[in-house]
Amino acid sequence: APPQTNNGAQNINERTFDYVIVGGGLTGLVVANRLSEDKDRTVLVIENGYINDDISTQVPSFANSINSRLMYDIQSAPDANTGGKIYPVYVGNVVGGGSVVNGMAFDRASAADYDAWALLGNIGWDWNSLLPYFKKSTTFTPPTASNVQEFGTTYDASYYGTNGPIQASFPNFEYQDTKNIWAAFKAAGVPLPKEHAAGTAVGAFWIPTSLEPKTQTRSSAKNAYYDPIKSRSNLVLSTGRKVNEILFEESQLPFVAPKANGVRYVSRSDGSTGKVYAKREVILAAGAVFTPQLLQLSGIGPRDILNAASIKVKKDLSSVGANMQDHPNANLVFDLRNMAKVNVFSGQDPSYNATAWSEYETKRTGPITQAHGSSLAFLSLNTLSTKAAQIVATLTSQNILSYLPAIYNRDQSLLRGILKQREIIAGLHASLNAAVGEIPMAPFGLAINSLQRPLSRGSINIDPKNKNGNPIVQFNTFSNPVDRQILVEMVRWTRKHWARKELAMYQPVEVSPGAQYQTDDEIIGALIAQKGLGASFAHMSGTCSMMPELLGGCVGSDLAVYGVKQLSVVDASIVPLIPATHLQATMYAVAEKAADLIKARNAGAVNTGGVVTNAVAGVTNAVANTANNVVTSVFSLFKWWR
Ligand SMILES: Cc1cc2nc3c(=O)[nH]c(=O)nc-3n(C[C@H](O)[C@H](O)[C@H](O)COP(=O)(O)OP(=O)(O)OC[C@H]3O[C@@H](n4cnc5c(N)ncnc54)[C@H](O)[C@@H]3O)c2cc1C
Repeated sequence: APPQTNNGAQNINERTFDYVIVGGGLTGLVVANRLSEDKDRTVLVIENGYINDDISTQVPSFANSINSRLMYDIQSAPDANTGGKIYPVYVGNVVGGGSVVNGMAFDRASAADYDAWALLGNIGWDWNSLLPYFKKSTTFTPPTASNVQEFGTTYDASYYGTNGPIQASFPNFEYQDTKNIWAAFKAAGVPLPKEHAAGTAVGAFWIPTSLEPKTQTRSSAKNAYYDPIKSRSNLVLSTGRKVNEILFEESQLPFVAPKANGVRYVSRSDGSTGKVYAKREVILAAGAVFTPQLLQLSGIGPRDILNAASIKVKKDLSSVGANMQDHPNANLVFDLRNMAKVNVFSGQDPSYNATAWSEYETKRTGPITQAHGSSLAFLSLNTLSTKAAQIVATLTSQNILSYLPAIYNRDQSLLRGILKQREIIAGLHASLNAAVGEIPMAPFGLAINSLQRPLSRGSINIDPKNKNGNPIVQFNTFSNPVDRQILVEMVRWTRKHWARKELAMYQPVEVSPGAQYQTDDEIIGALIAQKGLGASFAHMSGTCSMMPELLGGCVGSDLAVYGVKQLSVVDASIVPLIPATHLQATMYAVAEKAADLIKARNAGAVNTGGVVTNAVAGVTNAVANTANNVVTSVFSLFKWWR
């Protein structure tokens, strides 16, 4: 009989479902919702965290701080290129995952960023194919007329959905100083797209927040994708349980791939373990940090890493844990005078703080409705630097291998993949249609410069000394000198921005790193010394990349893991080339598309053979791929052999 309740503590041991989803974070809950729309399919989600609906996850202004209570306690390994520093690794540990603890910025990258995924051989993963899923996941509410009139907010609702689960709307408040920041960006001559979500996210633009417009509270995968359907009798969410191994049915015959048929988990409350089985697919949605760990724990990963941890190799796959990307950043600080009466620091005054809370509680207006604000700038390299052509020339001619982790020297597929990525990155860096750096248009003195398309690659691997503990997260930030150079160019652009006459009324003084630091080395050195560099924007991705296996991919465009059967990945691990945007809106679209792919291939009776279905999918893909180049489609067909 189908499960009757969604009580997180219920007994799931030894039960069988059609689908077992590992991780009830952002993508896991989207996929669970869509797969359980079919009453004939049973779905289990196993999530390490618990349900949390407290105020800390609801109120937008709280999204400005790290909600460490609901996050994993995990740090990176030290990074040589950033002064041997250890960085926090931000991952939500709660039902809804990152969508419950994130900063609520809800934006997309430019069309070119997503088209780059298709150029890497991923059929059906270009801007035009993703746009319907961006729409399907959202309901858009325009800013109020008074907001438009006073701040000049622009938008085009036709690029959003009208009845999708996630609410994309605007806070009922903007800081007055925002107008001056906008004036400075406009005067600098940057592009001003009316709607960034049209695939035109280059320049200065307005973005919505993942925000319920009526209540002015967070819209998350938990309250938008799970709560409304949690009573479905074919869906079970099991919380407080950590999956530590994927189970496989191994064939006695040679050359027949192992078939994933369940998972083993351990309960956080009493340490008890259990097993649960999947008839159709095990779907990994544990996020870009824990999905590669789980794959490696289960025997899918780089042979050397598995051997060192005494794990039997089921599939030697170097891409598991490689190609890790994030948005590293420099955080400059300017001391400003004459800010408007109500500003970001006003809450430090207890009396104003009380007024603001009372306004929020009674009218749902005022600064408490605001998370990170609604104005972002994503600038092209040509806008940010006069050295753009020289930087692109350097990156195309450099010996990229000398800046990559050792595994790229040993694995020809990874090497081919990064060379293909470099070719694409060079094109995007040279283009006016893709951004290379983000500068959030903050109406106060924190000036963040975030690199959007690094060439450096990090890694995530199990710790051979404690394989079930936290994985080793190595960001390798700025291992490639081109990344470092672009970041320094951004710092210089930011200095010019704060020196503009439109901002002169604030009499800005650069406090960090300090105007006395001028050369590249001085700027980076001072930022390191002053703890002004960050390795992560909590946008970890790429650790089980979607690419042809011969380009160092981990899953194909059907999101199925190479070399095994009935195992797919739907989370941020699959992002092959990090887009120039905050990640959540993209991950909602990816998960919506993933659910459609999984539904379609499981429309019939349970597939016992596997190979035939895969071959048919391969042919369909190849036909759909006429627009792509031949080499790409040939690569995709190698999935037949998985
Ligand atoms: C602090 C923070 C701020 C952010 N700010 C923004 C922002 O402002 N805008 C934006 O667009 N994006 C933002 N992001 C990024 C965005 O939220 C993530 O990209 C997104 O959540 C990734 O979705 P996911 O499904 O891949 O992983 P997650 O949402 O992280 O979900 C993974 C889930 O798997 C669970 N899990 C992991 N391992 C196991 C296991 N072994 N067994 C069972 N469960 C497991 C985790 O507990 C988690 O719930 C932010 C993220 C964070 C953490």
